[in-house]
Amino acid sequence: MTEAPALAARGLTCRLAERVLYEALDLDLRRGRICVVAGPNGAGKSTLLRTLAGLDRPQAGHVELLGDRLAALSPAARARRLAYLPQHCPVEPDLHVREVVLLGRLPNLPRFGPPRAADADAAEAALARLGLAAFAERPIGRLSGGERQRVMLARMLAAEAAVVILDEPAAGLDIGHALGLYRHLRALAREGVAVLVAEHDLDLARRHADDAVLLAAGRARVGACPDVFSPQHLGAAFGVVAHERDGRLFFEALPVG
Ligand SMILES: Nc1ncnc2c1ncn2[C@@H]1O[C@H](COP(=O)(O)OP(=O)(O)OP(=O)(O)O)[C@@H](O)[C@H]1O
Repeated sequence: MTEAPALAARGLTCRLAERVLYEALDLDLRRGRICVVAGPNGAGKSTLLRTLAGLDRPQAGHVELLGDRLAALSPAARARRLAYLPQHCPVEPDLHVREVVLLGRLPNLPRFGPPRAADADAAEAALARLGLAAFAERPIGRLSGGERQRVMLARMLAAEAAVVILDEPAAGLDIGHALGLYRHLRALAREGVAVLVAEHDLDLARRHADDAVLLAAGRARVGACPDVFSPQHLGAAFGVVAHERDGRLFFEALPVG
């Protein structure tokens, strides 16, 4: 029997005043798998991720998280099950890296209670896993963009959530750190986490996704990565000519006229 999805979206619809972003979208995020969302600028990737994370209410349809309606969960209960890393995540620049990572434990703390030994241990484990132990006492405002992004990933790991949703986490990372990021996401998936990522780099997306969502012009394609991110579908979605050679994608502008 197939295991129930960790997160299931049914019939999600988002209409703006002048256009539809997606309509009647069904999506299952499964433990152990990485699902990548791609699509042109403004297609609705962040909007979809925010809705799946429970931050925006869907105009139609619903989301279930570990068997419960997302809309019925309190913010703390939701955050214990699902960790969300937005594209831009403001943090008080004077906070030390260790303090920022410990913030990932907030949903797990007793109300108004201080962190317990288990919370400190989870934060230390996340710091070590991301190779950040040497940065632990540094103010986050003094780190490079790539180092800061690793701290935000560590904060997400510290939450120990069953579902993680990341909005363009590789943006601004060099190729080594981008590949490192996906290595961490794959390790999380192997531990049984369901991972959803919005990604602009289509080669990275194709290399690391098990499942895929392609949003474009009000239409959502959902399915296995090789089917959804085919050169034909990507070319149509982005308005370009796409070729695949030796497993790599090449893009050209459409001929004029
Ligand atoms: N609250 C809102 N009210 C009206 N329009 C909105 C609102 N939020 C987002 N939009 C519009 O919805 C569309 C989708 O935005 P979204 O940020 O989801 O796209 P995206 O695919 O993540 O884009 P990008 O790749 O540029 O980050 C955009 O045209 C945006 O202007």
